[in-house]
Amino acid sequence: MVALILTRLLEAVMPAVQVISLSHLVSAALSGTASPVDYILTACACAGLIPLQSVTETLQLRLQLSLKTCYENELTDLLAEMPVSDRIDPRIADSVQTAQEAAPSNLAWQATSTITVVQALATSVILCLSIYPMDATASFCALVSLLPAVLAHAWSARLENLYWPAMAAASRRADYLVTQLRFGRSGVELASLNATSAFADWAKEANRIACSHWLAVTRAKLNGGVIAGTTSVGLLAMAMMSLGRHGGGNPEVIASAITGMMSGLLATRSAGSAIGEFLSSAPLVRKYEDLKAHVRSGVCERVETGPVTQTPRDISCSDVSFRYGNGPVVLDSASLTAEKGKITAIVGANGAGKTTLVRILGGTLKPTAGTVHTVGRESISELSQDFHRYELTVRQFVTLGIQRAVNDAELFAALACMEARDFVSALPLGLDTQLGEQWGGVDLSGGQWQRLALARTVLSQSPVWILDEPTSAVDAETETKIFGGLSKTSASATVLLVSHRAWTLRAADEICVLDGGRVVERGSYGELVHRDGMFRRMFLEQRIEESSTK
Ligand SMILES: Nc1ncnc2c1ncn2[C@@H]1O[C@H](COP(=O)(O)OP(=O)(O)OP(=O)(O)O)[C@@H](O)[C@H]1O
Repeated sequence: MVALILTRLLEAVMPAVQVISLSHLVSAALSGTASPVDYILTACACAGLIPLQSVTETLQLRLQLSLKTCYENELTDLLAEMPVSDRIDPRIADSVQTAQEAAPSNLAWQATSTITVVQALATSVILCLSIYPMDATASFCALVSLLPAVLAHAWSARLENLYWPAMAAASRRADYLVTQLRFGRSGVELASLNATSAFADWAKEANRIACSHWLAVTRAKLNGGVIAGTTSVGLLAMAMMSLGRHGGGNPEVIASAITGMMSGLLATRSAGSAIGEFLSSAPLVRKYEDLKAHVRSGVCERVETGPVTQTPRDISCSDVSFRYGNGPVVLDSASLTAEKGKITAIVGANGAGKTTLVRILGGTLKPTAGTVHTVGRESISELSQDFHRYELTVRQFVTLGIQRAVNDAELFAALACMEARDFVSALPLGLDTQLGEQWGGVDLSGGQWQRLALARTVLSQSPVWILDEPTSAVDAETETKIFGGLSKTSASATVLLVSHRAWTLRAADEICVLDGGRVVERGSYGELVHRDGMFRRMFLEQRIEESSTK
């Protein structure tokens, strides 16, 4: 940073040094007293700007790169500490995307643009001061000739800013579509759906939209550049004519002032784009700063306030209601207690509100009304129905988030408990086999991924387990074995299990039936199957479905 400021300052004084040294050399040459030193000094002053600019540009690039890396790391930390509620908020997701795509480079540009603008300002002022004693009008015209370029760049930057969200959205969509075509799992599905050409057409259309926005911006930039350039040429011509008229025909005055002005233009040519960069990056940087402030305040808020209280044992909620934004009521005065050492199941049809209820019990969502007693997030091991298939090695995937050292024996015991030991042992590198197609690893079936994720829950030794449809992709026979293993390993944990398959819940100690956001029934599996209620109806319907598909 200091080296860049120093070289920029040196660049700023160079045009004025040229004016003075050239003026001295020409008058000495005319009077026949010019020495070789005069020639060498003038040559250095005239040609030195070129290597100096190369050095400055390299230093600027280095500074931009290191600042960009710093801001990228800061953003990564921000993402790591973001509260869970923010992670599922689509508005925050949008801000994060903007921040990730634009903020690190823009923040880096802001610093270097500021230095460039200050340097350009200093160059103009020093140059004008050096020409002023020769001709005031020429000095004024030289100063004003910089303005059109600055205005043109500022205008094109604003324009770019205006088009940027649409361009970024179109590019993102194209990227998404191409990625689906590229990856094996989605690519094969699309091919079997006969939809690869549809995806390719949509991607091309998105690329066309992004490109048309870029072209509109570059067209406007070109027009602005031509107008600004012509105006600057006019102003420079006026400055030269004025010098010719007022310089009294003195060759040293005319030669030195013209050379100085040309160097001044060269030295300040990046000022316009620097101001433009500064202006165009300002809104994105502001968005990033807002996001940072929001995340940091959110982290504090979650610890201090809200209707959620924390207890070390059971988790429960009473008379909890909830709606997403202004949408319909999803939970309506729902009450539930999950006791330590027991498996409490929530069952209900699609859309009954099961996932929403466990998210509230886990502290991810805040209820609109009612009270919740829960534990801190660090005490909860959660397996959601759409858990992510992180493409790591088996060992990394299964031990993800586990702070203590886990040896192979312990790992295999957890895998065996969740019926995953045999297929992991059969993998080419066992626990160290890379998963996922992205890195050329092994892909697993949906049920195998679920079993690995369940083994992670077992290893976590968390006091509270929230399992949302944990075996939806597992066959019935394996599912029965998994629930057997689950009952044994979760003896001291509070387990909340979500399912819409009534017959999978024989291992549950208590079952709550959710319908339209209300708990309409509760009891053990035996009690509910024999009671003439919703659970029995679901159970019978599913039995009929199951036997008709056999
Ligand atoms: N992020 C969201 N924004 C708006 N509405 C949502 C959101 N998530 C869920 N909903 C709505 O809330 C209702 C309950 O959804 P929820 O996922 O809790 O049901 P569920 O019982 O778990 O369903 P399933 O068995 O299909 O998983 C549904 O009508 C759903 O459309």
